[in-house]
Amino acid sequence: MANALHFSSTLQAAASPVFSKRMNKMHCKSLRVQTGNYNSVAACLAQSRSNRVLKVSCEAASVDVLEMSMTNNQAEKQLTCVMKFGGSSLASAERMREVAELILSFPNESPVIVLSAMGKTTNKLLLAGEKAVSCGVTNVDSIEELSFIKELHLRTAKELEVDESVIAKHLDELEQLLNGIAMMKELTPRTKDYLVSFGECMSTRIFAAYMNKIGAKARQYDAFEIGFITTDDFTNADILEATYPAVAQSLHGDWSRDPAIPIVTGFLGKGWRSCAITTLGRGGSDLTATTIGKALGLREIQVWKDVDGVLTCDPNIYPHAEPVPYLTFDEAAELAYFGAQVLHPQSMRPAREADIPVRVKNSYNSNAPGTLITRARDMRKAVLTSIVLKRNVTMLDIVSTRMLGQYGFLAKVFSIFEDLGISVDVVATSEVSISLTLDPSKLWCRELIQQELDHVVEELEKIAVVNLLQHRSIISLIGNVQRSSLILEKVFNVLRVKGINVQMISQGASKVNISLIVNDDEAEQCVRSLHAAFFESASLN
Ligand SMILES: Nc1ncnc2c1ncn2[C@@H]1O[C@H](COP(=O)(O)OP(=O)(O)O)[C@@H](O)[C@H]1O
Ligand SMILES: N[C@@H](CC(=O)OP(=O)(O)O)C(=O)O
Repeated sequence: MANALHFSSTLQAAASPVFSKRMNKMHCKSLRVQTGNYNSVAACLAQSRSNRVLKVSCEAASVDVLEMSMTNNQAEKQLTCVMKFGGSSLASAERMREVAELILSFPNESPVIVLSAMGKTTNKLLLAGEKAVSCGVTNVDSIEELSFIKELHLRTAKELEVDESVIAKHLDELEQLLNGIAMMKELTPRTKDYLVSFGECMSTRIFAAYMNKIGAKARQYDAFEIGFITTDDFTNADILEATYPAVAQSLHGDWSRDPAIPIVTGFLGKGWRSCAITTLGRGGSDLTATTIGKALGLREIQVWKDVDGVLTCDPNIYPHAEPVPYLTFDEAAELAYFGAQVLHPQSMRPAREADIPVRVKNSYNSNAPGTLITRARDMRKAVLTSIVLKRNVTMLDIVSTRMLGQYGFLAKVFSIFEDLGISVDVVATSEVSISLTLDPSKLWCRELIQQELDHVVEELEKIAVVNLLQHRSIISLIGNVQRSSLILEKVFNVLRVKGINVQMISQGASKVNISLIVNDDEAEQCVRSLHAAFFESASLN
C-alpha cells in the first residue's frame, strides 16, 4: 500500500495522526515497533532522517525500533542534480562539516556529490612520487609529503569522529606504492595516476562516513568501479561514450534499490584497454560532475569553488575581478580551454550535449548568486565577458618556400603536428605563411619536448622557413565577437598607450573569442590594463 504506515497495534492506536504527519516528513514508509512510547520513537526518527533502514535498540525502558524504510515518495524521488566540491572547498574537517551542512540545506534536492581530493593533496602526492624516485627504499617513510598526507587525513577523520579504518587500507597501500616507486626508481604516467587516485579515494570515504554519522545516508563510489571508462592516455584521459549508460545504470540502480546520497570520486576513470586507473587531467572533477549530469539526465550541475563564480579575470592577476552572472557553454568552454583554471577545459562538453545548466557557486559564500552557464543568453548588451591568460606558449612562424601549392602546404604543416601528436591552439594564415601556437599543457608534460620541438622544426624546414618563438602568452578576450570592432578599438588603444606589440591575432572561427599573442613578461600587465579599460570604466559594458 503506497505510503502506508505499519505500526504495532498499540502504538498505532496511541499515536496515529500526529505521528504519521511526522513520519511523512521523515520520509518513513514502514515501521515496526515492539515496545515504547511515541516521544522516543519520534526522537529516533528525527535522528535517522534519511536512513532507509534503521535498527535501533534502546534500553527496554524506552523503545525498540526494528525496522524503518522510506516513503514511496522518497524512494520514487529521482536524483536531481550534481554538486561538485573541489579541493579548495575541502581543505579540512571544518570545511567538510560546512560542505555537509550546505548539501543538507537543500532538502528538496537529491544530489549526486562529486568530490576532489582534500586541499593540496594531489600536488603533495605527485611531489611524494617524485621524491620516491630518488630517495631510496629505506627513506620513503621520511618523505615529508607522505607524512603530511597521512596526518591530514587521519586528523580529519578524527575531528569528524569517523573511524579511521575507512582510510587505513589506503594509507598503507599508498606507502607500499611509494616503496615500489623507490625500488623501480621511476614514476610512469600510469603510476602517477594510480598515485594521485589516493586523494579522491580517501576524501570521499571520509566524507561519506561523516554523512552517515550525522544521519544523512550516503554511499561512497570509486568512479573507476562504476563505469567511468576512458582512453588510456594516462594523466590526461578522455571519457568514452560507454561511460554514460554504465554510470547511469550503476547510480540509478543503487538509488532505486536503496536510496543513499552517492559520493563519487572526481577526476578518476578506468582505461578501457589497460583497466588501470586513469585521470582526466588536472581539475578533472569538473568533468566528472558534468559527465554524471549527462549520464543521469539531471536538472542542474553545480560546481562549488572558492570564488563567487567565474570572474572577469583570474583573481590572482587582478584581485578585484568581478563575478560574471551568465555565460553560454561556448563562452565557458573557450574560457576554460584558454586557461581559466576555474573550469576544466573539457568539462562543458557533456553539459552542452545534454543541455544541462551548470552553476558555478562559492562554497564559502553560498548566498552569492554565482555564474549560470546555459546554451544561450541575451547577448544584446554583451561586449566583453572575461579576459583569460595562458602563459608559456610556444609560437611558430612558418613561411612557405613555395615548394608546395597553398593547400598542400597547409596540409603538410598540420600532418606534421598530427604525426607528432601535438595540439595547436591559435592559428593565423596567409597565402604563404602560417603562425600558430602549441598547447602548452600537452607540450610541457612530455619529457622529450626539446627533441620533439627540434624534430618539428626539422620536418617543417623541408618546406618552409621556420621561426620558433618561446615564452609567449595568449590573451583571450571572451565575449560577443559580433562587436569585435568595438572590442578591438579599445584593446588597441590600451596596448598603444602601454607600448605593447601584438605578435599575432586570431578571431574568425570562434564566435566568442579573440586571441592576442604577446610576450610572457608583458602579459599580466596587459590583462590588468585591459580589465581596467573594459570593466572599470563606465564607457563600455
Ligand atoms: N576567470 C576566473 N574566474 C574564477 N576563478 C579563476 C579564474 N581564473 C582563475 N581562477 C582561479 O580558479 C580557482 C578555482 O578553481 P580550482 O582551484 O580548480 O577550484 P576547485 O579546487 O574548487 O575545483 C580560483 O580560486 C581562482 O584563483
Ligand atoms: N584533485 C585533482 C582533481 C580536481 O578536480 O581537483 P580540483 O577540483 O580541486 O581542481 C586536481 O587537483 O587536479
